[in-house]
Amino acid sequence: ADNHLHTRHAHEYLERREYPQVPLTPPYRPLVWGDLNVIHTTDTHGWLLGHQKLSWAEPYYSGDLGEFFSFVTHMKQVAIDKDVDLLLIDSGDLHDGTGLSDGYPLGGVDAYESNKFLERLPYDLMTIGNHELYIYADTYDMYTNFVPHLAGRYLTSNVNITVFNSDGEPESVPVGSRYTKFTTRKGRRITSLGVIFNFTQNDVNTTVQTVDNMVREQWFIEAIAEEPDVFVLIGHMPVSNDSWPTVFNAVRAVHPLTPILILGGHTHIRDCRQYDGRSMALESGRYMETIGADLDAAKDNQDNITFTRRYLDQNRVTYEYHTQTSNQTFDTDDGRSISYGLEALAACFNLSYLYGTAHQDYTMNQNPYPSNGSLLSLFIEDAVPYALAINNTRDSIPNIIIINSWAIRFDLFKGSFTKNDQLTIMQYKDSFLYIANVTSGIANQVLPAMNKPTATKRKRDETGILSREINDTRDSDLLEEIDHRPGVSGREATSGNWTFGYVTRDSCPDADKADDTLHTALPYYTAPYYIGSNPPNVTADTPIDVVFLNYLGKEIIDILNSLQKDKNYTMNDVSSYSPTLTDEILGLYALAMWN
Ligand SMILES: Nc1ccn([C@@H]2O[C@H](COP(=O)(O)O)[C@@H](O)[C@H]2O)c(=O)n1
Repeated sequence: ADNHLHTRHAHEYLERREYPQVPLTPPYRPLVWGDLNVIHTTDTHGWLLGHQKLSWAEPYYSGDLGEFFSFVTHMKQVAIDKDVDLLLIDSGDLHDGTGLSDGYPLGGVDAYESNKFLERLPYDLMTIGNHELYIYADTYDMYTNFVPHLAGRYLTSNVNITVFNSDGEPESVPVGSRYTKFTTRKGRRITSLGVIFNFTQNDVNTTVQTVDNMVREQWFIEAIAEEPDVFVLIGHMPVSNDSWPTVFNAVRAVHPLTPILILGGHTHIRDCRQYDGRSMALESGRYMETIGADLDAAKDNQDNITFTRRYLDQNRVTYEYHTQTSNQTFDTDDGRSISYGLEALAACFNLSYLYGTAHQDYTMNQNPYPSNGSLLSLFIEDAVPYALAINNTRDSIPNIIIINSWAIRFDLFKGSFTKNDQLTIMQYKDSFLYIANVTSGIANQVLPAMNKPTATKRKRDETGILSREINDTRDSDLLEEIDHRPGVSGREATSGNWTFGYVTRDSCPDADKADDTLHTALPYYTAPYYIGSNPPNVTADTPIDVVFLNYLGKEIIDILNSLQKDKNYTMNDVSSYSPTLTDEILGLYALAMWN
């Protein structure tokens, strides 16, 4: 099937892509190589064809997995020439994110096809993310089809799946390996673990053990007992404000001086921490935007170790700069084959199917919420009410609709709005439920109550969103100032010798020199975790429908019961509101409004 899908269209498309359609600023200095070097990806979420839109700063992330493959191939050769080690590591969340992972036909499994391309990358270590665990079929597919390709290096230290064993009995087994020990090309002995944060929303027949309990397990104690040259701890867990210190301290208690490298993920940010002078923890963003490079010069003594890290924008200009190649010499045959294969998959899934044309950008965080440029406003105030009203017998009953804003995953850009865009922004197949006959006076209090810090803290801590907000708002004053500079109005206005993109200030040495390419920061506004449609204009005693995502069921019930005592709500009061799922909403809206 792959071969006949290698269409002319794919070749033409890729030739166009090979020369970025807009000039991109290159990195401003070479990488600093050490003795042990790591190229790190995390939270790629199916973005294997990279970012294809032209609104800034998207072109900076326009590389695809084939180009990344070619980059890694060249970098491995550079490592051999320099006679040093280079590892390729991923920290999880391959599922849920674009049409390549989520645009599969009925009866398919999320990321089953797109993962076949990731299998072709020479990853040394990979671990599991929470998005591999929301749906049992996805975890089972990983266990059966993906994990074997990593030959013992897909690490799931605290995650199990229940499968039927050879006797036909259900048995809970690690999805991958609990840990691995291996020796690098240069003879460096490495011990690795793969840990996920204390995730609780995993599907039945998958198990996540808390990090606290994991470090007390006998296998863990035995795995870390022998001293390697370096511990490489990978995990789907933010390097700030989460459980890495639990793992780090457990290892440090046994090995006070052994170098420890940590490669984390989950909160979608560029971040770095040093827990002590002989360790470094790196997190490399999201969505194939950032390639992390962690390079250390480990010396066998008691001094602090010199680490450097760099956040690379994921594009050809970056790749050619660091591998000293050109458009003519950069691509490898295997890299091109991956790019063609991904294009063919996009064609097979009909991802360029056009729903309509958007006349402006709608963003998650670059415009305030609520506002005309806010995607959250567009979605919850216009698109959801429109789509849920279609063929709905309850349409005439006033309602308030509540969703978690993190169900919306990415910005919507001016221009063609395709099947791929729909799935990129909203790929979950969540359904809408409702509770009838809640008086408007009570219903209107639900959203503010959910957004109260005490109510949301648990949820935010669990998902890491709290730490993401802290990090991402660091530069908000600067960003607002930039946005109001004379002659600058939004993302299309960039020109001259500066460009929008990531401006990172992390917590490691040389905090302001970690980005590989110099940028001007994009505006950033925080949004509430829960958002709602405009309340109906009715009296406080009018019974209305409270409509919400199935993902929020239990929380809505708890809040309703805390707001009133006349009725004790249970899940028996909840019914299906519409057959329309979240991943269909924007397509229905665009068809009606943007043609
Ligand atoms: N069915 C689902 C699953 C998840 N969500 C939202 O996604 C967030 C997790 O995504 P990360 O990339 O941060 O791991 C989670 O907090 C939910 O907000 C959803 O809406 N529906």
